[in-house]
Amino acid sequence: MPTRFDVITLFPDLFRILLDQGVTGRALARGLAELHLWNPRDFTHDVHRTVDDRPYGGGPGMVMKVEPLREAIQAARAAAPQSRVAYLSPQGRVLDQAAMLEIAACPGWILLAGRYEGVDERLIESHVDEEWSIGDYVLSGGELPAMVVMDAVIRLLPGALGHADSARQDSHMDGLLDCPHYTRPERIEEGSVPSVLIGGDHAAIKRWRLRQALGRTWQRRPDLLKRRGLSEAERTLLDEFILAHRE
Ligand SMILES: NC(=O)c1ccc(NCc2ccccc2N2CCOCC2)nc1
Repeated sequence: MPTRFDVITLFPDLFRILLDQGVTGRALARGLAELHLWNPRDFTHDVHRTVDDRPYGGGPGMVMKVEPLREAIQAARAAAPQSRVAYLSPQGRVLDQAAMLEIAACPGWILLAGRYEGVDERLIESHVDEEWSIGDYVLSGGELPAMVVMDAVIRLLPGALGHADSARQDSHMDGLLDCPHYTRPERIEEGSVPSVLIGGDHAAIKRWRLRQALGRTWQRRPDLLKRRGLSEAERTLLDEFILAHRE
């Protein structure tokens, strides 16, 4: 059952990025996921195809009107009855990898990408199920956040990535930062590859990678480590890392 994304956007062409190449392009081409685009301008009924208007109470910029968005959402819901509606905005719940896993578990999402100063609050109150943010910063529109969510989610779909394991080993999977990566040549002016990775001791390599992931998380994102907690074995590996990096 593919995961279906219906995006409501004034700039559907921006989404070619997802369709044209990479993991998302292949997943969409293979039907692991579906992308449907709805332009609120196609749901206007005036000669000027008006989708925005001045804000009540004055102030700069424009606000997206309810009616075109309501009709676009209703059309998307008719085409995707199992989907929930999510609005990308700086006021939303900030998403992390755990949130992406939750989102990936649902059959489909109708993503509302706002422009201008945002959307008339009555649309949000009446037609939006969830409000999401990709981080505490302001962008010109909700399209990039929508693409960020779709990219993160599509990678989690079974079969989307070549080697099933690579999704699980993604950084921020099981709550740790990623270990370092190396490729050929083994020796270059920038340095040499850690010898454990050259040998064939796969148990030692697995331990080294986990030790690095734990150590880097401890060094760079202690907040993630605190939230995650450690097993006895992981505690030992982290102590080894700290001992080796003490000076
Ligand atoms: N962090 C995020 O997920 C994120 C999402 C969207 C977004 N912008 C579109 C937008 C959407 C809703 C409300 C306001 C706005 N903005 C419109 C332009 O003006 C600023 C406010 N920015 C950041």
